[in-house]
Amino acid sequence: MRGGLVASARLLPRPLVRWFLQRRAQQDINENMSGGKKVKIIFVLGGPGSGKGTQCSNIVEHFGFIHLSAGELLRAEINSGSENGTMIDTIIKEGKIVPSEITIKLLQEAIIKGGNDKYIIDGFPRNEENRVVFESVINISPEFVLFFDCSEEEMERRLLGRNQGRSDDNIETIRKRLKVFVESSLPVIEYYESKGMVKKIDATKPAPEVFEDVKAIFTHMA
Ligand SMILES: Nc1ncnc2c1ncn2[C@@H]1O[C@H](COP(=O)(O)OP(=O)(O)O)[C@@H](O)[C@H]1O
Ligand SMILES: Nc1ccn([C@@H]2O[C@H](COP(=O)(O)OP(=O)(O)O)[C@@H](O)[C@H]2O)c(=O)n1
Ligand SMILES: [Mg+2]
Repeated sequence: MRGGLVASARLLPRPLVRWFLQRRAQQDINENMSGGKKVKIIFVLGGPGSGKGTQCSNIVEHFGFIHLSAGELLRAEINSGSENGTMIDTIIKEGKIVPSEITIKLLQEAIIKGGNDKYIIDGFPRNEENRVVFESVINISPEFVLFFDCSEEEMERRLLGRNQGRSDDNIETIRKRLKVFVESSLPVIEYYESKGMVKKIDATKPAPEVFEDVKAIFTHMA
């Protein structure tokens, strides 16, 4: 059914397709919300190994958000044996960024399934395309952007010691990911900074100290 819609959408003008997708995404998200509350989103950004996943677990535990990691959703998609799996796997091993429509569809489905009104979205948007397509399809502005600022040496050291069996935690891919972060992800953070939406945290400190700073931000928000 959805495949048929996508096929016929190719014949329509792009702005019309965008408008249609946006309306459907919003309807889907709103219809699945408990109590009809407006969905709040916080983007959690930072280089690979800066501690996004670690701090998101703390935020879930203390502040009742649902944590969506774009990278984890993509890895689950590979493991589900989906038709895009091989392509996603290759891109991740190269440290590159997966086309936005794939990642955004996974995020949209997870938001709908989550049925909550508060989400922390970790590792997204990772480039301008991610940001622009999310804005146009999902059309929810983040409350703010949490940015974990960490030195490259420290990120590299942490990733080499992560030991989660990830295909991209090897020195060759790590170097590529760090380069992609500087070239493609930092400009997104700068964009949000220019709008006064970034809350920057010194992420080189030990994890409990980083969480103290995170806590201060979320406590003020509540
Ligand atoms: N503040 C910290 N100091 C030292 N090690 C950390 C810190 N935060 C996370 N780690 C460790 O570094 C690795 C990467 O952390 P993770 O949360 O997965 O980062 P990211 O999601 O940003 O890649 C993990 O092994 C984690 O246990
Ligand atoms: N928005 C995103 C997020 C992740 N990814 C891919 O998934 C990989 C792992 O992302 P991740 O967020 O789990 O990695 P960490 O920063 O947590 O180490 C990235 O290097 C990209 O290849 C993507 O393509 N687009
Ligand atoms: Mg992570």
